[in-house]
Amino acid sequence: MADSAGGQARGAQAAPLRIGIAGLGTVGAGLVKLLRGNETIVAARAGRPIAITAVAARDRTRDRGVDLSGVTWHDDAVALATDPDVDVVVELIGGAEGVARRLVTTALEAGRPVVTANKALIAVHGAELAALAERTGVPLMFEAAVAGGIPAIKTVREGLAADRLTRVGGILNGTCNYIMTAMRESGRPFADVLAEAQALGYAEADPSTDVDGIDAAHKLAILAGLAFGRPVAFASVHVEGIRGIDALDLDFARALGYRIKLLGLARRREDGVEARVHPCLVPEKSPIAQVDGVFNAVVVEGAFVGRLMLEGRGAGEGPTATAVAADLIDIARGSAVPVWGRSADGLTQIEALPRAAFHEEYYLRLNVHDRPGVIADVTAVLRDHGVSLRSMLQHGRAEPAPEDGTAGGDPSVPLVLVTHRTRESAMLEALGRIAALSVVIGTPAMIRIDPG
Ligand SMILES: NC(=O)C1=CN([C@@H]2O[C@H](COP(=O)(O)OP(=O)(O)OC[C@H]3O[C@@H](n4cnc5c(N)ncnc54)[C@H](O)[C@@H]3O)[C@@H](O)[C@H]2O)C=CC1
Ligand SMILES: N[C@@H](CC=O)C(=O)O
Ligand code: NA
Repeated sequence: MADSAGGQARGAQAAPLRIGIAGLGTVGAGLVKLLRGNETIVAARAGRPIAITAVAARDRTRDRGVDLSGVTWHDDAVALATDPDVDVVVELIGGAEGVARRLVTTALEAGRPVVTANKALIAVHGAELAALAERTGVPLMFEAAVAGGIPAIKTVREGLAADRLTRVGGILNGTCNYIMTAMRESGRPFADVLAEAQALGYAEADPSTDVDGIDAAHKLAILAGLAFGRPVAFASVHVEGIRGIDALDLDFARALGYRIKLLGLARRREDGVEARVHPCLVPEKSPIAQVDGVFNAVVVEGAFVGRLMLEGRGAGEGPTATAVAADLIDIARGSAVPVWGRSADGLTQIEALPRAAFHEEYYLRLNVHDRPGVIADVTAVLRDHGVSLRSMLQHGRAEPAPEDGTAGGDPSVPLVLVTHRTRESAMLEALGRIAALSVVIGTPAMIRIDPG
């Protein structure tokens, strides 16, 4: 109550912060609704009203459920960067290149603060944009770019600024988590659940960005850059998505006491930094295994702070608009933090370590002919590469093997193996040989195991 009454009086007196919004899709339209619906609260917290003076979107006629009368329309989004009635440019188009990049660059060059939700842009061009923002002395803010409504950027860059962070990551893509949760809980097909995630506004314009792990990798690269004090070269992040996850793996994971989650993992090691995105088995009792649906989890570990986990909605109109508006409030109040939490002067990128350097426990699922000696053949290869087994599971109905010439009429069965911690280079060599065994049908599935 105090917020609205007292705040209205204080916030309404000062000159408004005038914003221009490029892109009126899920997030853009959500931002208009939030700024209108919470106008008084926002003005009180910002110390002045936040007014939408201009927008740029492709289709003037589309009904977005918001009233834009009196707001200037630009057909060319880049024109927002120099519109004299715009104090802050809000980029909600998306994409690392094209209009979004031109708009942000032009605005920063013109000395205009920018707020963006564009993780692709920050992950790929964040180093040069930080240098540009620092040169022209304006803020470049991107809280919405990582984990939607979770204040992940603020937490890592500001809340934990004093600590030496050793690990950051978590569940960073709402669409994938939504899909895998629905597949696990109701056995619904991948394509149906993906269409639902798109209809709910969770997915990227090209949803392969979500399901192939690229979106989570953009967010991980940003978090790792903030946690370790230098931007991570995006091309060096190891990325795998969820297309290879079979319903069988979800069932076997359950039987073994795990759930499967698409995780982003960045770790500081003595010899460098690991940054990777891939599905992981996590113990079903671990906190991260409970994070389902569109929810994300951001996990951080530091020498002094220990471990913390933030959970919240990682995608969708409301949560993402909240994060964009929080950045606008910071700008209205005059608070600004360097993009990577420190001066961009002389800041060079870190190359993440290659996958051969990873060291994990592994889940392997093979489809094998149901014949005597199969297990001995497979375990002999693992032994040759120094990979030791923790457990093995073989059950389910034997299916007739495909007529591939080598089948010899034997039925096929899934065989699941769980290893002790081992080097990924050894695992990959062993897997290559296992896949070539005549008793193995098709391509084996390999999923890493994380303690969660
Ligand atoms: N949807 C979500 O839950 C979240 C999205 N984001 C990010 O927010 C940004 C926007 O995402 P959404 O709103 O979901 O996308 P969207 O596809 O719903 O909206 C993008 C809008 O930009 C417009 N647009 C495209 N090209 C344009 C151009 N040349 N000029 C003007 N407008 C143009 C499109 O017509 C569309 O309305 C992206 O960077 C996305 O990665 C970040 C966090 C969550
Ligand atoms: N497509 C993204 C949207 C938020 O960043 C996701 O599903 O997480
Ligand atoms: Na966020």
